[in-house]
Amino acid sequence: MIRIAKGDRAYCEAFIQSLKARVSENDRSVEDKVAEILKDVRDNGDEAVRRYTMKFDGWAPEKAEITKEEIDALTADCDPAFIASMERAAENIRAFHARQKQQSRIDPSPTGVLMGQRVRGLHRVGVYVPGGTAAYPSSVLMNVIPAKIAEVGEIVMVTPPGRTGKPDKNILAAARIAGVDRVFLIGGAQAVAALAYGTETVPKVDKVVGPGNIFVATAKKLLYGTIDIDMIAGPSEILVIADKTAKPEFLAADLMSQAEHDRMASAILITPEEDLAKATAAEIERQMQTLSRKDIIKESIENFGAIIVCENMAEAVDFANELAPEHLEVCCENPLEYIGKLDNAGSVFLGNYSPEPLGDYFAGPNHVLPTSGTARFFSPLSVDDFIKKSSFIYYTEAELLKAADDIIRIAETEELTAHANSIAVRKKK
Ligand SMILES: NC(=O)c1ccc[n+]([C@@H]2O[C@H](COP(=O)([O-])OP(=O)(O)OC[C@H]3O[C@@H](n4cnc5c(N)ncnc54)[C@H](O)[C@@H]3O)[C@@H](O)[C@H]2O)c1
Ligand SMILES: N[C@H](CO)Cc1c[nH]c[nH+]1
Ligand SMILES: [Zn+2]
Repeated sequence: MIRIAKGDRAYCEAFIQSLKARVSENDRSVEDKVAEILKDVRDNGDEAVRRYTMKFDGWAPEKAEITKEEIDALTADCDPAFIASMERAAENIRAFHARQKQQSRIDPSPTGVLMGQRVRGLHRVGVYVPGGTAAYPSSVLMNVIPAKIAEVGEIVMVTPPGRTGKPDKNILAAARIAGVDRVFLIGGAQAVAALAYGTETVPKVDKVVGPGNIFVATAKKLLYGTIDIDMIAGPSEILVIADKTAKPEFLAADLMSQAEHDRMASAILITPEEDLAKATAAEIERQMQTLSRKDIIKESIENFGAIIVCENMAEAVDFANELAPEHLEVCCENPLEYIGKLDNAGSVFLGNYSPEPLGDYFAGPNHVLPTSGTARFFSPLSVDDFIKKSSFIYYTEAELLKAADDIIRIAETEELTAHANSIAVRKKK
């Protein structure tokens, strides 16, 4: 049963704290466990990865890497209608992300000076595609398409081997559509560690991106520094703010769309309309019975879900900005008026006909998004995550001499005489 609460300020603050604690308290026990897995993989490589795969996934293929020929064979009987839908989704994702691409630049400068910035794709990136309790072909597209646009040198994808004793053909089909270079059937913290440290078979990467459960998110957090990471993209979250124009059956459906991802997922509705709140709670109970993952939905909704009745829409907006949810639905009259008021959300879905799964699968913006309040400072996965910039400077002798005294003065003020000397020796020439 989802709890319905009168949301005064004190209640909302306490609720937000308890939600944040769901991850940080868990973090402490999970962190120790994940740290042990990372160390084991660093010390024992492929053998440790295989041991953990057997332990957590129940089986491990003979060799973790799957070749292009094997992918062709395994995907031969994919549903052509599914492939066509994925191709159309990929088109939308490509079109949205292509506009994010930054170009190298040379700045307009006086004669004798050349400055600018070179933008290039990262050398090698590891992409994590979740696959513990469900397979996510859509996450392959969301991770890999921006990497391709950024012109990453090599894209190495890891994903758990699946629960059926053979690799998920639809994940492999998505890898082919998106243009992954190498695929390894390994998941969890051990896969992130293999990418970060490199093993005999898994190549070491510069950065690991992609979503995953608490073990994956914690591994990325602990390995930051050894590798770069995109963000903390952990268990899914949805917050819906709604006024009297919202429809309970839509709200219930959208809340459960995210609750079904994980027992630790969170689904919250905040509205000033008490009748709407009650009708949505009843709809959740009704619709849940028809859904295949109702056990997961029930558990996440009971532990991390709520319907909060607030005073007015301004309070709902404040709550959203404080919670900083991964997904934020605005089911209100004139939804576009809210765009400029919502500062902290991974992705905002505006109006009754922009449900969250539209963004998960099809519209174009990325579905790899920051969770647990980190939308305060992280952004959705984008082409920017896959590039690196170097600036460059060229001065002729005449231009350097014009600047020499200023540079020497600043260097001497910092008492860095070797810096000053590097300029002075050129002045004396
Ligand atoms: N934030 C985002 O952008 C986003 C996008 C898609 C999915 N998600 C999230 O990704 C997650 C997918 O989770 P999943 O579990 O289905 O797949 P997953 O691939 O993230 O995790 C499965 C792996 O976790 C490891 N694992 C499982 N139990 C373990 C244990 N007790 N100890 C150590 N390791 C263990 C195993 O190695 C297993 O292969 C969900 O939380 C979902 O909400 C987030
Ligand atoms: N909602 C997820 C991000 O939290 C992404 C996803 C993939 N497939 C379905 N949903
Ligand atoms: Zn989803």
